[in-house]
Amino acid sequence: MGSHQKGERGGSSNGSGGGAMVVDKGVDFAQYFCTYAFLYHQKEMLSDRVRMDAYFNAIFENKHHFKGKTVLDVGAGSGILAMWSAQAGARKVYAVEATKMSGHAQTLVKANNLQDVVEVLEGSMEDVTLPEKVDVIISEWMGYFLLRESMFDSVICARDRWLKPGGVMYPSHARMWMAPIRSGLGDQKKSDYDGAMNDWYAFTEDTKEYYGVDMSALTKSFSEEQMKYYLQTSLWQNLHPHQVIGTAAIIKEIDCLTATVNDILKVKSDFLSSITFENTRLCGFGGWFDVHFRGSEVNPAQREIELTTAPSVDNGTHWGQQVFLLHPPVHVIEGDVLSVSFTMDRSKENHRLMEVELGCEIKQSSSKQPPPIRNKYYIE
Ligand SMILES: C[S@@+](CC[C@H](N)C(=O)[O-])C[C@H]1O[C@@H](n2cnc3c(N)ncnc32)[C@H](O)[C@@H]1O
Repeated sequence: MGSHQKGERGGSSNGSGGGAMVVDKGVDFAQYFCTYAFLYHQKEMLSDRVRMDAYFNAIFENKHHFKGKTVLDVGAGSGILAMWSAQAGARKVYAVEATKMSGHAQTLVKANNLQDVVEVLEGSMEDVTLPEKVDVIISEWMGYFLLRESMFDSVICARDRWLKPGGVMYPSHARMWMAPIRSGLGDQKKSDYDGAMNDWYAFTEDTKEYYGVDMSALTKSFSEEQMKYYLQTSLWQNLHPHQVIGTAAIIKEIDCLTATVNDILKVKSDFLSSITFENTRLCGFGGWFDVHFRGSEVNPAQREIELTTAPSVDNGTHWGQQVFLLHPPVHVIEGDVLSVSFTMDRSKENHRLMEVELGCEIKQSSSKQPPPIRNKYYIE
């Protein structure tokens, strides 16, 4: 996990919807929640201007959703969203946070004189009991490529238990996007992998010569391990828009008011993308997401706000984009059409991590068709 990776929201058992797996709470806490208990980690999120501006504007430009209302902040962290909700006029805000960060949130609530409105509750959302139902559920639940961390499960659980009929979700909608990209990163990763294998060959020879044991029976396993690490693990990147070489496609849409856990367990999309660059290398695919604050049909926003993590020069986010590299890259020209099949499932070992299968057929304007691509990736 790189320095940009968010915490691992490991798992309590997620009861809503079919297919949910039973997760050891202790393991989940150790693997996932632990990082959120650190201020440096909350600070990283609080310093993301795109994220902060979107939530701030969504709340303060739609005060009608908050004035005199009850609000639930799922995964309150430092309590920032709960405090803004109170400042926007909420009558009562429940700020639920699983980690000891709740203590810091409590300190901030008092320091900002909001203790009569904001009640901080330490505990897992799935286990907390509120004294009343709420008008608004607000949460920043999005992980890398939207669904990593699987935290939306907890928001769904909260919504089904605690949102009044006609209540509003903040954010209200989410989408996942994918596009073909060019990047020098693939060459670097391939050379890292080759270096690791050369080192292994030297190691097996030395071990045989000096210690009399032949380790080369493990070469295949070592190669698979290194391949997963260098070539099959998706990478965090803040892509420049010029690195996107074809049309982007929406691969998943979520209505936060109605989605079930079943709806988000798997992402499956077949899409076409046209190359828009004259003459370039297809080095892989970039994935990102956006969320919208639109209120609901019966209770719409006065001003809709968008939070996008698309490649951008000035508005990068701590989520960046997830990059799935192709080895080797393929030469493509403007007008070539990529027929892509994308599947993302939760890892069986850790439901907060994802596994991806990506197939791509390239229909080139020239007569020679490159062989179809089928790769497996891990979002760790
Ligand atoms: C991405 S952070 C957002 C923090 C804060 N709301 C903000 O916007 O700055 C998510 C927080 O949710 C907490 N969290 C995740 N799942 C939770 C659950 N099931 N119950 C309570 N807290 C949870 C994490 O510990 C973390 O502090």
